[in-house]
Amino acid sequence: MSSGVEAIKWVDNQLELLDQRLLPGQALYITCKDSTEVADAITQMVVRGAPAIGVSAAYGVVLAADAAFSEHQQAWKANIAEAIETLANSRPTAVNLFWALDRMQRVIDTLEDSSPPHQSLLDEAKNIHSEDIAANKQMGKLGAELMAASSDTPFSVITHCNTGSLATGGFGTALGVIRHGWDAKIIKHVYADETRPWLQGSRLTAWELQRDGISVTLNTDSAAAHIMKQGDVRWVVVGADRITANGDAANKIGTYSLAVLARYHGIKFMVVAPSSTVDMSLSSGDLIPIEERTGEELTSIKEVQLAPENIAAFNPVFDVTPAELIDAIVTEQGVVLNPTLDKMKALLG
Ligand SMILES: CSC[C@H]1O[C@H](OP(=O)(O)O)[C@H](O)[C@@H]1O
Repeated sequence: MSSGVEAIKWVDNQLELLDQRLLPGQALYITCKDSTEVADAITQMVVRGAPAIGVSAAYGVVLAADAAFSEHQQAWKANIAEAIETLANSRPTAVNLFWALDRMQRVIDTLEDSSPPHQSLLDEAKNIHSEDIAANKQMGKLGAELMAASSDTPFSVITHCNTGSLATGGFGTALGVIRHGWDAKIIKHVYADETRPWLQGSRLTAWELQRDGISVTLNTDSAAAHIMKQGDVRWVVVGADRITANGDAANKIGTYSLAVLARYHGIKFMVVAPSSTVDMSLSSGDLIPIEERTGEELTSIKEVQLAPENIAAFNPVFDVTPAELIDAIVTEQGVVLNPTLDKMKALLG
């Protein structure tokens, strides 16, 4: 079974990121030499996907600590705060970013100004990275088992955005379930929403699945209802950027409408996300900050104007699916069926 591509690499004490803005046409890495470059890469979506953002930010803290220690040997801890804040401000919705920064801060808090921080922080960043890959493989197994239990015959699924090795430390969340389900011959075909406006589906998911030899068809986001009506889709399987204590889930714009359509067509809806995507401090999805990006992402593609000049454009890039429309939340710690606050607390505390 393929693990996908390596979107994030720590090489010679620098962070190499596969520039996802250029895929599928070019697979080129950029090198981040300092934490500001990592923050910019997250904001510009060189690297994107909730877990991948967290992993990248963790390595960004290593770069920040190296710089702070070399400039302020006996006072590096006080001088790293600004760099961490810059990383925290890179994108607002994926809670994995803040979860990773908090984990790195907790290691910083155990260190002395007099001791070089590099190895302790690099070890933690690498732990965050490897734990994410392990979590994805566990979720892939759990999600595929749940799908297998729902049908005696193979079926098709719909997925949205990109939740593969490009969006994570490796292997993927929803695409991890698809990789397991394909391997187990439970999933016979994948419909990949193109996912306007940034086209994570057509540019990234279709690319990952085609490379894996997994049967995939690219479709417009607006074709999803028509596809569901044909009857061979049994599950919609997606990722998440933040899941609140009651089981509401923020994910790429268009996920909420997929959930409504799935419920209407009697199709199951699965959200796959590691526990680092769960934010138990928020009581409901209404409290999740929804990132709005420039309207130019709608009005043009690669400098080709698609809409009238100066047209007003509204570009929220996430929406929130209420828990009542979710049949299963799959995490590495287990599965929550028909999520509620009590069920989320029982599994994730
Ligand atoms: C494995 S979570 C990936 C998650 O992140 C994507 O958003 P973006 O591409 O803007 O970072 C999308 O919501 C995916 O479901």
